[in-house]
Amino acid sequence: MEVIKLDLNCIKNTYKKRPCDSHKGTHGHALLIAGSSDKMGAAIIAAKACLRSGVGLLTVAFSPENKSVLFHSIPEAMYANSCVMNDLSSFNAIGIGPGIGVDEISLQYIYELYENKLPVIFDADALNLIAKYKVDWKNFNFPFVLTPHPKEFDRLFGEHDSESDRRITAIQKSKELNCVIVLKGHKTFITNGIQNFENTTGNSGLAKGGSGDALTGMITSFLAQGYTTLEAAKLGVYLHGLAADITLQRQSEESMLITDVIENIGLAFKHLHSEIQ
Ligand SMILES: NC(=O)C1=CN([C@@H]2O[C@H](COP(=O)(O)OP(=O)(O)OC[C@H]3O[C@@H](n4cnc5c(N)ncnc54)[C@H](OP(=O)(O)O)[C@@H]3O)[C@@H](O)[C@H]2O)[C@@H](O)CC1
Ligand SMILES: Nc1ncnc2c1ncn2[C@@H]1O[C@H](COP(=O)(O)OP(=O)(O)O)[C@@H](O)[C@H]1O
Ligand SMILES: [Mg+2]
Repeated sequence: MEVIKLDLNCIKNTYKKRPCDSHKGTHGHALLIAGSSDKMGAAIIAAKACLRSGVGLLTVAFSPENKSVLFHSIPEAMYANSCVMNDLSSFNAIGIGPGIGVDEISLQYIYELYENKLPVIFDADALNLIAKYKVDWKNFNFPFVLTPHPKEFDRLFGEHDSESDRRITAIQKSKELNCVIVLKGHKTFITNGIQNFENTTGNSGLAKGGSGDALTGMITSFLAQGYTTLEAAKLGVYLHGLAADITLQRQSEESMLITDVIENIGLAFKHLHSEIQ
């Protein structure tokens, strides 16, 4: 199995510079379906990371009783309830899963994606819903990215004894399902069934609740900006890890919060810009 190192050189060819005469419409409108009454943190983390990654507009959909929490934390984001699924024409990409829970109300969001043509990233409880209710992959006739951690991966594709076995299954499944799989971990593995990448950034400061939710926001942002599923996965994973590595300049692996990492996404972009000029 050939595995390409996901390093600065690889990312330099993927990243597209932001045109100086752009406007918010140029950079896409993302829809994030995230959060629930006891997991609003997941929605806020994903939304902040999405906005810090360059998207033009962001709408977050979740239960209406939590509306004010979002407005107070992120005034830049807009809010929608579940009716948003009736007309997705104003969006460019969808991220679904962080903190939504695995009940039948959340499952409805997955069903409502079936007719959709936009690119989608499925994470966290969206993956758990697909596994729990045995959702048929044949209903997904749009480009998509799956971002499981090893336990979520096994819930979807069966138990595995090792990381190398999971990588083999990830390659097979991404080919079979025509999607990109991001198998998260210390050295996150990305595959589209043809090319495979292993990330070179990130540290154990990310081994904390919420880190994956931030990655979902970042990949959703890149999809909305017009990057392909593979490009968005590569950019998201690399910059998420790089922002965490930059965070080590002021924090330790122990003290680092995902909020600190999100604040350093800007420095991660700046590092990329300095290498491109
Ligand atoms: N602030 C918020 O609102 C937050 C909201 N969140 C949201 O909550 C939802 C459910 O998330 P969750 O953490 O409760 O369940 P889940 O991710 O399935 O983990 C369950 C068990 O799986 C295992 N496991 C995990 N990673 C592993 C690995 N790399 N390698 C191996 N095993 C691994 C580990 O099991 P253990 O090793 O302890 O046996 C772990 O205890 C989800 O939607 C998420 O987005 C969270 O992001 C937190 C912040
Ligand atoms: N030791 C580590 N080294 C590098 N990256 C890590 C490490 N531990 C976790 N991560 C990264 O942190 C994120 C964790 O995602 P996930 O398990 O979904 O967390 P959560 O659901 O709590 O947000 C992944 O992107 C993973 O690659
Ligand atoms: Mg997660």
